[in-house]
Amino acid sequence: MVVILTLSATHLSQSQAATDDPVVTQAEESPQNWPTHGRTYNEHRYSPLNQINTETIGRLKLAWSSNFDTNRGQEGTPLVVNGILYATTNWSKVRAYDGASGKLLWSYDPQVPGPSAVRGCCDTVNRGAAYWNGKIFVGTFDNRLIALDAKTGHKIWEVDTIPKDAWLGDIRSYITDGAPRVAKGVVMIGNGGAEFGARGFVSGFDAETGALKWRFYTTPNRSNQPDHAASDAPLMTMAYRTWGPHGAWIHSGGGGTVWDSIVYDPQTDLVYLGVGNGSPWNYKQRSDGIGDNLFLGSIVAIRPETGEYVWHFQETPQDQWDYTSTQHIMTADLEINGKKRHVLLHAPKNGFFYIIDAQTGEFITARNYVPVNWAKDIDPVTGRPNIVPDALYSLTGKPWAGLPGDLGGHNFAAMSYSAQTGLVYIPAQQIPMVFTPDAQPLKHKGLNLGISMQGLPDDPAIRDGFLKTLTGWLIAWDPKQQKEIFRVDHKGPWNGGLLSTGGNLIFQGLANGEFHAYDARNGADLFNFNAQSGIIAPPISYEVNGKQYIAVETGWGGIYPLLMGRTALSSGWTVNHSRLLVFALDGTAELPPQNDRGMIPVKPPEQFDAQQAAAGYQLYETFCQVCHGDNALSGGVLPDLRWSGAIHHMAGFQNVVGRGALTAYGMARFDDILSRQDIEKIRQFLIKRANETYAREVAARANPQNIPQGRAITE
Ligand SMILES: O=C(O)c1cc(C(=O)O)c2c(n1)C(=O)C(=O)c1cc(C(=O)O)[nH]c1-2
Ligand SMILES: [Ca+2]
Repeated sequence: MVVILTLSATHLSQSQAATDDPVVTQAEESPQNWPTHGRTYNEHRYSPLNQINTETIGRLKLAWSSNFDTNRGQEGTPLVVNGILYATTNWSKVRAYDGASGKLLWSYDPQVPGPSAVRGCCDTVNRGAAYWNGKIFVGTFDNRLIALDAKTGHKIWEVDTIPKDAWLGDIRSYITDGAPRVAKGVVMIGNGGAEFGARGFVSGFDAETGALKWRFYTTPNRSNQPDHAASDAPLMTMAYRTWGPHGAWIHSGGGGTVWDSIVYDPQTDLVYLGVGNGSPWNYKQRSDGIGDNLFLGSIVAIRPETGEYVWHFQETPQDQWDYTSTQHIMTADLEINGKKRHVLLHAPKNGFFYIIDAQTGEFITARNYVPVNWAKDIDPVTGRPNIVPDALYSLTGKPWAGLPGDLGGHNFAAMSYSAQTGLVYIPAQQIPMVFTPDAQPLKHKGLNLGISMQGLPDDPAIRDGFLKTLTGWLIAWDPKQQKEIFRVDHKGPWNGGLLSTGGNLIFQGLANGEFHAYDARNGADLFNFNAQSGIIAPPISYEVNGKQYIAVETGWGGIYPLLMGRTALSSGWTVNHSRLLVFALDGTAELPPQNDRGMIPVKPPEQFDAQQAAAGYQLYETFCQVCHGDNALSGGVLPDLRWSGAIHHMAGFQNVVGRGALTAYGMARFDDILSRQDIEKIRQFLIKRANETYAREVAARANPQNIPQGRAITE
């Protein structure tokens, strides 16, 4: 009898622990922790801690730092639970530190295979882990969801999140880089891949066992059959008829990947999914120019325990601009027009700031937070954009210069909301994009966008003109008035995410490697630290033994420098140094001496075949540009191929590009899609570009620092 009683008591506490973890669900009451992606379920990224404040900020110094072993883009939000800091890094690795001393307690490497790098658009980044009931959950770039013991880093369970037998289109180019979220004992994770060909979905797994609980697809099944998933009813009765039944989506899967924001709201008991763009981008090609294509560019609300559909709101119908709605979603209680409302706050890529009723999905208001030219405005009643006809480039067949561009008015960099100031802080940007329709047949590897991937010509006038349009701002936005209150002008776009604190401060790392604190009330610049590498990650704050800390990952990367190359360095020269930096009042640590030389120009072979090089340019822009930069100018993260030893010898280049000699480092092998002749054309193009630019690069470095300066940075 006694035994049975003990057993059932244990059982009871286990099952309670599984569906509730006060560390997460009552995070409001523990300001010392940062236990979920946005600190609290409302995703405000606000820390009430106020030891570091507008008065004491002058004493803020580096307390400790730790080098990562992956010098690529770092986008992670560290978690902190009871003094232990859990950071995720590029290649989906996890590290646990003593939050006060910086001592590394354990590290975990999921051994993501190098070749998976090429299945995603945007660097092998990772945005963070989730914590629940003594476990750390991480999604890996090769789509596993792994539960680790938070104390030891030992693996408890692992699942493949991609179902083998489901209809996912023919290309199935999945990657996972978003942070999982946990609610009511269910771990939720989505994926990316819509630029290549993927059907978006989110899965919910039992946090204790890893057993699949539900799956929700965001685009219809091509034959309108049930997937035997939570999404069956809304897809079959509502979404399918918003797609052209014969468009290219029936091969690509349609897109709609949920690669970043997944938010649980305890007040409504709903989970909000931020759904991504169409695949291919070209709407005419994707859907025969028919329909709104649900649930692309939408927020979809579902139930955490079952995945059951509750409501959706589509922000970008007929998407053809990569206008994802995956961006950071927050919940908040605001008084709007004299009425208290529980709402979602959202600044998706499309440039409008939306306020939506959290319970019903009812549209409340939207106003552009950056310059916008694709839509005249948003209909105040329906919330539907009044799209400018020329913006529908896939229908007109004519190139169109879009604002925002494909990288959005705001991308993955997290926002922050301070209830103290009532302001939402948006890491906003302007990176225009010319969309030129080109409906090539879908490939099974490489970008499948249905638009031309031609980049900028190497013409100083055109490059300078484009550079002038590149901007970045920290925008302080009053959601009640839907109005900008102040802004901080940055040197360029692609800056880090935001943190606001009870000390009336906002913290942000910048593309040029500076880490700043600003006054949350007026934007006054109160702190500037040279972090030695561009920052794209969001800071957090926590407390151990009565001391407040600010932590941020450094490491320049993400899609912008990979794709745009040197143009992306418009904020200043930066080299990737991937680290965790932790600050406190009166800290005494220092960074090692700065090394900013990056990839040094190497004299290229002198001869090349001009005709082959010209053909090689097109191939390069289709297959290589997305990582090594437009027109063979690297953006400071992955190797600059002009200076690579591999271009000196035909056989060596074939080994790397064709046969995969460097797959362990994330360089794909292309012999399944490129012939030996094609690969040689790319080599000829690289030799040509190296010859065209060698002298000017050497001249640009003729200074004591030995780094390009001024205008030479972006050449
Ligand atoms: O459509 C997709 O599946 C998808 C995935 C991802 C991703 O998972 O990183 C990005 C995007 N799209 C995207 O459009 C985008 O601008 C982007 C930027 C980044 C990044 O980490 O730098 N990822 C992504
Ligand atoms: Ca995308």
